[in-house]
Formats: sequence, C-alpha cells, structure tokens
Amino acid sequence: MATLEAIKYNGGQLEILDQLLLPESCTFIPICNVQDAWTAIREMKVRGAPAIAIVGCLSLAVELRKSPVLETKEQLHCFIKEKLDYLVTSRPTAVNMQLAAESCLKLSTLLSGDTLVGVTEASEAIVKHLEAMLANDIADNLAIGEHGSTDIRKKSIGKEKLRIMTHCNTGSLATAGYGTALGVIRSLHKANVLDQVYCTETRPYNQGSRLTAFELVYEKIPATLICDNMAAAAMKQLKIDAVIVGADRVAANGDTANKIGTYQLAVLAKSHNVLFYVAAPFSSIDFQIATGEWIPIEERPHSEMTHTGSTRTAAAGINCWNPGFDVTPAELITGGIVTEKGVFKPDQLVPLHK
Ligand SMILES: CSC[C@@H](O)[C@@H](O)C(=O)COP(=O)(O)O
Repeated sequence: MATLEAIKYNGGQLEILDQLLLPESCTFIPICNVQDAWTAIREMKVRGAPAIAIVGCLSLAVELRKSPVLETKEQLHCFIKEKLDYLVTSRPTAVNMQLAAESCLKLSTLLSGDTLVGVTEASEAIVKHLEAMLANDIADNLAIGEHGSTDIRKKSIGKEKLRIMTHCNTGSLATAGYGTALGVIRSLHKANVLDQVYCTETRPYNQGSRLTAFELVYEKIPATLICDNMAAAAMKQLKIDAVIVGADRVAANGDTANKIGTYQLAVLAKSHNVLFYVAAPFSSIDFQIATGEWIPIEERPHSEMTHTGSTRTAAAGINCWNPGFDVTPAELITGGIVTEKGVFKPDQLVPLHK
C-alpha cells in the first residue's frame, strides 16, 4: 500500500491534509499563498520539521506561478526574501524552513548576478527549485529508511525480529512521504524483521496517539500505543531493541532538539542498554550552531496541558510549563544519526559539512 500523502501539489495548486482534524477526518484544505501556509504552520494544520519547510516553500512557488508583476530581478529577489523571511517566523525550533530559505535566496542571488538570465527565467528557475523539494524529500527519506534499517540490523545480530520504540510523529504526515524515523521503521517492516513498534502518546499534543498511531494502523504495521510514562517499564519488560526518533534541529556537535520527551527516552535508553537513534535529513542539521544550548525552544500554550479539547482536565489556577521540544545531548545518541548520506556518530557530522 502506498504511504499516506499529506501534501498534494500539482502545477501550482497546493493542498494539505488538515492534521488538526485527524484521526476523525481526512480533510484537505487549499493553500493559496504564503500567508495561508504561515497560518497553517502556526496552527499546526501541518507540522513536522520537513513538512513545515516543504509547505512553506511550495506556497511561495504557488505565488510565483501566479506571476506577480515584477519587472526586475532585484524586485523578484526582494519579493521572495520578504516572503521567506516571513515563513521563517512561523515556528522557531525546526531549522528546515530557515535552511530552505537560505538555499533559495542563494539561488536568487546567483541568478540576479547572471546577465544572461531575465526576470521571467529567474522566477521559473526559483519555482523549479522550490517544487523539487517534494520529490527530493521522499528520495532522502527512502535512503534514510534503508541506512537506518541496515544499521539497526547490523547491531542486532542474533535477533530475528526487532522491537522499536518511537516518539512524536515522523512519518508521511511530517514529511513529503515515507518519513524519517518512521521511514526506518517502514523499512524494517518491509524487510520482515519488525516484531512490533511501540509509539508513545507524546503528551501534551498527542502526535503519537493521533498521528503516528493513525499511520501505523493505516499501513497495517504491527504497533502498540504506550503512554509517555510507560517508556521505562516498556524498555525493561518488553525488551525494546532500539529507540528511533526524528529531529527538529541538530547542532554541529550532534545535540538534537526534538519533541518534548525525547531527552528522557534517551536517558532511559542509556540506562537500559537500548540503542538510541536520531533519523533526519541533512536539512535538519544546523552547522551554524555549535551545541544544543543555542537552539530556540518553542513555548506552547498552557491550554494544551490543562484541557482535553474544550474540557478542562487540570485544576483551574495551576501554573504550567509547556516547552514543545527538548535537547538530547549528543553522547546519548548511541546508535547514531541516520541521514540520507549514511549513519554517523555525532562527532562525525562537522567534517561532512561543505
Ligand atoms: C520528521 S519530523 C521530526 C520532528 O519535526 C518531529 O519529531 C517533531 O518533533 C514534530 O513536532 P511538531 O510540534 O509536531 O511539529
């Protein structure tokens, strides 16, 4: 069965699956411009680091295809810079949108300096660059899946079937398709070596129980849901072989920001001698940040903790702390960082930076 398709793009028409309505309903909504994308990202109708960047960039392609009246390449450059700068403000922790914006502006600067290229050709080249992100992301995820699954199997010799724990949602709903950590799990399943995947509920926003569980059921991958506070017991009693999670931003030293609760899973994995992997495309690595202490962490509304839907479940008047992400120190990433280029120890990343 084909994996879920949450971002649909065809000839300048963009639609996304509204993830706020999952798992009750699969409803696609149109994204007609950059403002629509910014709002959808901010409201988490689309979420997950790669998907945020892809939807942001495709929304700019949609606007450029509608041919705004831009007479010079300087005007074109200012137009896309303004839009990209705005998209980068949608959510702070994932770095993918920022790096995608930098790469697009680099291309625009190159085209601006090329006297043989006119404004229409420059705009078309930028649209082509933005539109290529969908296919590139799927290809990267397939490679991540293969590298990760091969590495886990290599390090689990003697075990016929593997039990994997994962956190948050890193699948087709968080990427252009297939997924990163969930892509590795799909590849293990395809290779017939997956006994069971244990997905955490991922409080307070429940990306695990709402989204990952939805994808796993949809694709008939053997899976069991656990609450976040069952992770230690599951590692001990259910004999988990590896934990594999995604990333919103990896610092140059390998420290990794990912969904809140990732750090505690890494600590638990270490004390239970369970391999801990991060799976992410190179576009999640921020080489401008030396360590994880510089990664901005999004603070989320307290209502996510105090309410379930519109029903208050916490005592009125209680103070809350609701960071959306935490940083896992590189030394806890014992399995490695799985990318489309291979699996690396955290201290091997810097030499790979061009
Ligand atoms: C391939 S998605 C990787 C991460 O973006 C994912 O693990 C995560 O933390 C998503 O957080 P979210 O707040 O749902 O956008």
